[in-house]
Amino acid sequence: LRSGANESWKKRGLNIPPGSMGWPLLGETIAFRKLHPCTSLGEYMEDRLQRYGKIYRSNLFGAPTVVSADAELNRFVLMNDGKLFEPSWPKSVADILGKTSMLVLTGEMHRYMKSLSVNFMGIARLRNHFLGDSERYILENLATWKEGVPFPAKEEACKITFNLMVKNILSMNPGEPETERLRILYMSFMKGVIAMPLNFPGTAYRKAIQSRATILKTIEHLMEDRLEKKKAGTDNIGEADLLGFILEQSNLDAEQFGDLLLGLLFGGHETSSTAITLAIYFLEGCPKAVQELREEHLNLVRMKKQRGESKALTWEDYKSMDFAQCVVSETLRLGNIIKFVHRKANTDVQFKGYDIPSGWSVIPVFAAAHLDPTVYDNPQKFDPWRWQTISSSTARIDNYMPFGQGLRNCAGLELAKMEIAVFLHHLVLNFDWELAEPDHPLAYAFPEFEKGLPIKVRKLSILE
Ligand code: HEM
Repeated sequence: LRSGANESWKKRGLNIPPGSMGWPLLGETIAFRKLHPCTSLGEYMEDRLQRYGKIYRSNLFGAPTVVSADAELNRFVLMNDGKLFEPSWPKSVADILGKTSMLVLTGEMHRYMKSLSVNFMGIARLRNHFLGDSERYILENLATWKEGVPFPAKEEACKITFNLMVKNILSMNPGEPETERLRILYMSFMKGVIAMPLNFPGTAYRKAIQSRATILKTIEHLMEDRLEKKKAGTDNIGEADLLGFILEQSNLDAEQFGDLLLGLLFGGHETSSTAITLAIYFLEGCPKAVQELREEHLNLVRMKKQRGESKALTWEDYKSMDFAQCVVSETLRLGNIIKFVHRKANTDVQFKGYDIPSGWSVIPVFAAAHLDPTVYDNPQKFDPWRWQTISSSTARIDNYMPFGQGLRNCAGLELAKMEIAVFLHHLVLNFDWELAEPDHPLAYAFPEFEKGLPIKVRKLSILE
């Protein structure tokens, strides 16, 4: 506990937001982490908001903390990243992601890693690589769905997004033993990111630390292998994957590249597969939206045929999917994939009459604005149509932050939106679906379905 920071504010007469610091050491961390549907803020936060207002103090993850459910403060924090604030992830998360992971890096090195990732996922590469690859992996996956046999949708979504990322990062192909080995290691790594940070033999956290080391070794080998091929003039991949791109464009060492790769796999695989699963779940409860999506996408296919184009989706096709984009926006609003982020004040900060002392943690809770009834009518309702009218209003600009904002905003947001839209296109054209058993998304580190969202599908033949 940063207890110096905790107590000295009283002596300094600062106006700290109201709240309670909970138990010594533990503070209110257990209450804060208590499971609740990801489409709500949960009992703990609703109670605090009612008692103290949108900005309150607490003691979370071992540090005195200002929790913000106030969209203006959230925006202020993110827009002052690198100036008044810096990332402050719990040590256990930082240890597992690596010290050169983008989530924990600051300053010049962060900017450098960010620009590499953003360039790697720029529009040109989305058009020329990611779009075609996503469509291929989505179609290959949908072809394995068996009519009437329940299966967990999350697992299938994960396969799609994992395959897409390892292909584009390391030119590894789905189904090959090396890829499968990496996938299993990665899954163990992922469990540790979410688990309690207990570093004893046999714990998920310890296993994740071990998987991280093995993954880094694998990457080191792949790097050496590629360097040798380049020297011998036998490398025919070039800059088509991230590995080639990094070797050409930067001088990252194996550990830095490893952390970057893990960050992109982590950022780019778990989040977008969760988004796809949430879309399947929300749409299942909203047949009218499925019908409208189906009309939009059937129309798109017919128009392509009329124009004599091939079946493969183009960037222009993707950009014309207006209603699918409303579904994506609404899924991200209501699903709250990243409910909050961790920051720390670098210096004493004043906001709306409150003081945030230097060294205190700040937790901007994005979900609070997404579920605020003064911003979104009937916020608990999945209503993609709301995005047809509010796209340019303040709701979008000030209160909608599924991808964060500012210096540290999501490097893969365009890729994520595209993947989900392309998935929706093929889903509604090929299947009707229903839940095989009741299941709901709960707010763990990410939203998780207890049963992985078991669904049953019926194959459609509207394309024939
Ligand atoms: C629906 C899917 C996604 C959501 C909701 C999401 C959300 C976010 C959020 C909220 C942040 C900001 C974290 C912070 O402020 O500390 C972030 C950062 C990041 N995301 Fe995503 N993300 C998604 C998909 C992706 C994909 C597909 C990739 C890459 C392939 C990716 C890569 C990253 C990276 C590298 C960062 C760190 C950026 C930085 O530190 O400057 N994300 N993401």
